[in-house]
Order: sequence, then C-alpha cells, then structure tokens
Amino acid sequence: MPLLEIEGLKKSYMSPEGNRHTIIDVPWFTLQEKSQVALRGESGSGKTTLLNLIAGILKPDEGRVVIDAQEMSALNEPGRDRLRAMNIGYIFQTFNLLQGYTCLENVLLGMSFGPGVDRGFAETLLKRVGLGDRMKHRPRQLSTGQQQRVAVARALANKPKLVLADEPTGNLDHNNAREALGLIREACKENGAALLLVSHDREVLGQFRTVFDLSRINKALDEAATNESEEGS
Ligand SMILES: Nc1ncnc2c1ncn2[C@@H]1O[C@H](COP(=O)(O)OP(=O)(O)OP(=O)(O)O)[C@@H](O)[C@H]1O
Repeated sequence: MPLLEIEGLKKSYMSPEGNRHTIIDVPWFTLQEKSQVALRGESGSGKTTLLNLIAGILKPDEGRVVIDAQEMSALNEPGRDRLRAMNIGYIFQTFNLLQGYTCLENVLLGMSFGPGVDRGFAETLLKRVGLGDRMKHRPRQLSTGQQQRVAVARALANKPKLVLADEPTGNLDHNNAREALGLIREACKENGAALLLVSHDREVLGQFRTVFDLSRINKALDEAATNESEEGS
C-alpha cells in the first residue's frame, strides 16, 4: 500500500470575472514510503494547490487523498489539521517561521500540534541542521539559509512519514540552495520520511532520480492549453 494515494482529485477556483477554472485534475498519483520524488511545474501550474490538497489545507471539490491508509479528503477541518500534524511536515519557500519565537520555540510549537513536545529531539534536529549554537536566536537574527534550516528541523519535528516541500530553495542563493536541498534530502532519509518536492528549477530537479512533470499528471493543464490555443486561433 502506498504512503500517499491520490484518486480523481479535482479543484477549481472562481475567477474575479465569475468563471470557474479547474486548476487540479489528477486522475491518479501514488508515492511510496521513504521515496524521494520531485514534481516539475511552471509558475501557475498548480504546484502549491496540489501540495495544499495533499496536506489537507485545502479540501478538494472531488476525489480522494489517502495518507497512510487515512483519507484526508473525507475529514473536516480539525480532522485534517490533526492528520497533517501527525503525518506531514511542510517546508515552504518563504519558511513561514514565527518571528516572535526563538528557533527552538518554533520547532517546539510545531511539536505541540503533533504527538507531543520532545525538547531533546527538537534540540537534536536543530543541531543536525547546523544550528546548535543558534537555538535562542529569533528568525530575523539568522541568515536566509539558516532560517530555511530551522524550517527543515520544524518539518521533521513530529517524525512525519511525508515531507512536502514547495520550492524550498527558491529564496536562497546558489550555494545555500544546493546545501539546503542536500540537507532536506539527507534529513528525510535519516528520519524515514518520504519527500515530495515541487519546483520549476532545473538544477533542483536534476538532483532527483524520479521527476514527474505536473503537465503529465494534471489534466487541468491540458484543458488550459486547449482553451488558450482556441482563444488564439
Ligand atoms: N484562492 C484562489 N482563488 C482563485 N484562483 C487561485 C487561488 N489560488 C490559486 N489560484 C490560481 O490557481 C493557479 C495555480 O496556483 P498555484 O499557486 O497552485 O500555482 P504554482 O504552480 O504553485 O505557482 P508558483 O510556482 O508561481 O507559486 C493560478 O493560476 C492561481 O491564479
């Protein structure tokens, strides 16, 4: 049984003009435990929307998202929040750290929504990402690369089976990006988490053995292309 299974997943949005646009139409997608997979997609192709559907931040219009045999898409919002806290770590392009809290507190707060707060493990993770001497710093007292490393530690805090990464190196310079990506991959491996990373960056995608093109799994992109060519003709 795969760790993640998506079936007949659809999500549409209403445009300001009142037209409904299908953004996600994924008939089938699976991810195995402990695997590392990248999804390639251009800007606006629905990468964040797809990750948010998997994480249960968004509810689909149709279809199923099943994580570790639990159907995320069938739950109400508090249920989805719980399932996410217990099973998923999420790394954002903009890190989403709480500025009023120290690095350690950011990781501990992430734990408080999950199976329980484990200060020793939080410290171990921060040391693992090279921030053993920065635990009491607040995010704005850190470099951008260091902030992303806090986000990596936080994503792994609840020992998730699945880590989702949304353009996690998009705000980093070349060297930091390469280092952060290596760290994300190694840390997921060490902690037994599968990794699903979305990006449009060729260099990032080049690090993965398995890369899926979003245009191949998301039929909504075919429709968008057809509509565009019809409008253009
Ligand atoms: N709340 C919303 N209401 C209406 N349209 C939305 C909403 N959220 C996203 N969209 C539209 O859905 C499409 C996909 O957005 P999404 O953020 O998933 O793309 P993306 O591939 O992550 O893009 P990027 O790489 O630029 O972040 C875009 O065309 C966007 O305008």
